[in-house]
Amino acid sequence: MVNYKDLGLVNTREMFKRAVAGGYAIPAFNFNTMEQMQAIVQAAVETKSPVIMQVSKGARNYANGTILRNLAKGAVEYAKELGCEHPEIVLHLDHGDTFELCKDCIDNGFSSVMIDGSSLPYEENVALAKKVVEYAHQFDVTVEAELGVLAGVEDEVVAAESHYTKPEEVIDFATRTGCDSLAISIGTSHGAHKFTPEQCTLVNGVLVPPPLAFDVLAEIEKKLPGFPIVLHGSSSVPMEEVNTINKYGGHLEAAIGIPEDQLRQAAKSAVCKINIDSDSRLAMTAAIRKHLAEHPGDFDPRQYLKPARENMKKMYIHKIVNVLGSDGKLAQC
Ligand SMILES: O=C(CO)COP(=O)(O)O
Ligand SMILES: O=C[C@H](O)COP(=O)(O)O
Ligand SMILES: [Zn+2]
Ligand SMILES: [Zn+2]
Repeated sequence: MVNYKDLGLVNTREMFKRAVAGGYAIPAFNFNTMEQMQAIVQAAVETKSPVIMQVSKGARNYANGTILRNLAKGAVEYAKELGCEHPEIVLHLDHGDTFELCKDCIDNGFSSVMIDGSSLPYEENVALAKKVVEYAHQFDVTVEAELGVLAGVEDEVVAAESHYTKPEEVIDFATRTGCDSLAISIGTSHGAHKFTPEQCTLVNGVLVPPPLAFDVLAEIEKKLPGFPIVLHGSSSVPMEEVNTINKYGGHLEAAIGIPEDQLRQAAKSAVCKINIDSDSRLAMTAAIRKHLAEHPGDFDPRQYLKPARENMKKMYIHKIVNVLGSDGKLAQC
């Protein structure tokens, strides 16, 4: 049993309270590699931002849970080494799908877990989330649960309205499960292809997707005032990264994300955690493709992972400062 407090990590409770009250959102960046971890920590320290480092089941399979936990422990020490005396770093399980997986993470140093029962029938989702909460809270680990189905990974239908979170369910769900935060579905989806071009409108040569369902978000906030809300699938899929990838041998067609002004608007509401993974993948891939195309003789991974790390760091800082507004929001510097 490894408790997260012994690793210098924190749970999400206090940072969410401050984020909801302050009208900003905490970045939740997925990581699978050391370079992503380093870039996340450098960005968080330079901007004095709290940060959630999240690990999916796929990340655990790729990198090994023990290694990722030790990277998170290293992240705290690294942040201090970079001059941040009181870093606020959460190690979070992203999309946990079973009680056993959540328990394993809680028992092995995670400070926060997500139990994603959103594809289950309502009562089964409640029962599973409640079971995880009861276990997690014994160790002061916070729990994110989900209501409503995201398009894409969780559903074949792209951004279908019928899968939006039902505001009439949220009070019952939050009360009976005891969850600490709630992931909702209001039109975001995972990956780099969130909308088809047919769903978008062409404005000044740019494809603009339909807006998020802010009316649904407002109804949810009315039912659960001040309750921490989470947005998954919030990469904006920057055109410049997509263009770089395509220029240097990649082939990404119709890659469309969530416009950043919509995320800015969401961050001002009770949305206090915004999940970003695909933008990091795009930043990394674009930098590696460019470097290798321009330096065909290079074969030392450090030569192309260094610009990849720098490009991810630039993107993380941009999100923190220009989109989520969590810069300067550490309780103590
Ligand atoms: O929601 C996410 C992780 O849980 C990531 O979403 P993106 O694919 O939009 O980056
Ligand atoms: O929810 C999706 C996240 O981007 C994690 O993706 P992954 O399961 O491929 O690691
Ligand atoms: Zn889900
Ligand atoms: Zn997600």
